[in-house]
Amino acid sequence: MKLKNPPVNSLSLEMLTELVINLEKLENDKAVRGLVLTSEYPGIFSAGLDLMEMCGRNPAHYAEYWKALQEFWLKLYQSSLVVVAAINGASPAGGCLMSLICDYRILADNPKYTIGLNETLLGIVAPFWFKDTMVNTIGHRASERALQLGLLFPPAEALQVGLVDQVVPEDKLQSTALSVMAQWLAIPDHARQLTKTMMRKPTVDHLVKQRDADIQNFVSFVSRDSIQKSLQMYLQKLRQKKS
Ligand SMILES: CC/C=C\C/C=C\CCCC/C=C/C(=O)SCCNC(=O)CCNC(=O)[C@H](O)C(C)(C)COP(=O)(O)OP(=O)(O)OC[C@H]1O[C@@H](n2cnc3c(N)ncnc32)[C@H](O)[C@@H]1OP(=O)(O)O
Repeated sequence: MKLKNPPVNSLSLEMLTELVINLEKLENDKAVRGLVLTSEYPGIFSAGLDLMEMCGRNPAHYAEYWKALQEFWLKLYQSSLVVVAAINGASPAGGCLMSLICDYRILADNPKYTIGLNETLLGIVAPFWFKDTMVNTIGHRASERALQLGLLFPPAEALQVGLVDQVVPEDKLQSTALSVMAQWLAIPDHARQLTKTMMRKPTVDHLVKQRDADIQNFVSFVSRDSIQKSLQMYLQKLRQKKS
């Protein structure tokens, strides 16, 4: 599946909705057992959540957006398919989250392709289920440091901390993803799927129990004037980068 939402594959409401629909279609297709997730645009895997969905909108929109993000996370994190992320570009914040909920992550070796949950750099806080997903991958201490500092890891460091499973030359990314997929598909589906469910259930249950409260938290947090100002300033900085 190639992510295709120009210019930076930000996770807009429309993109999240389409991703969920496409995942459902693939899961209902008995001929499909695995999925390689990559970007149509080498250089950018995903810029994460769409900042335009979080700026200058009304509370009902924020709630709808957050619910769609939760839905996407729940769908992909619990997917019965083998999901391999072939990360062919920068993967900050929500882009990193999307990689973390796959089963295996391969990052192309390019110093510009950084990955991490950098929310604190924007003056915002990674929600508990982003944090849980990271802790499940790299452990508590490494997550605490990465989250507080909003670290974006270049490939060698991402590998060292365990944020990705493999770093390969850019021209070997797709072939590596296919051979990893073959290895995972050699395991009987039912045993692998039940193991995945068992490993991920506590984290899923945590969000499911708190879903409505989490939406309310997001809406009230993102509606604050101070947060709106921070996000606007960040967007402006991104735009000014060009000039
Ligand atoms: C107690 C707590 C309770 C509740 C929690 C509440 C809220 C907080 C939770 C929120 C969690 C947030 C998660 C996120 O994912 S936020 C998004 C974070 N993303 C980033 O920081 C990435 C920003 N982008 C970049 O760094 C670069 O764009 C990137 C991806 C490296 C690509 O660089 P480049 O190729 O040079 O492209 P440009 O920077 O020039 O960008 C092109 C164009 O795209 C616009 N854009 C970039 N990123 C985003 C984005 N995430 N959303 C929307 N738009 C984006 C950028 O502004 C440019 O636009 P232009 O109009 O100038 O063309």
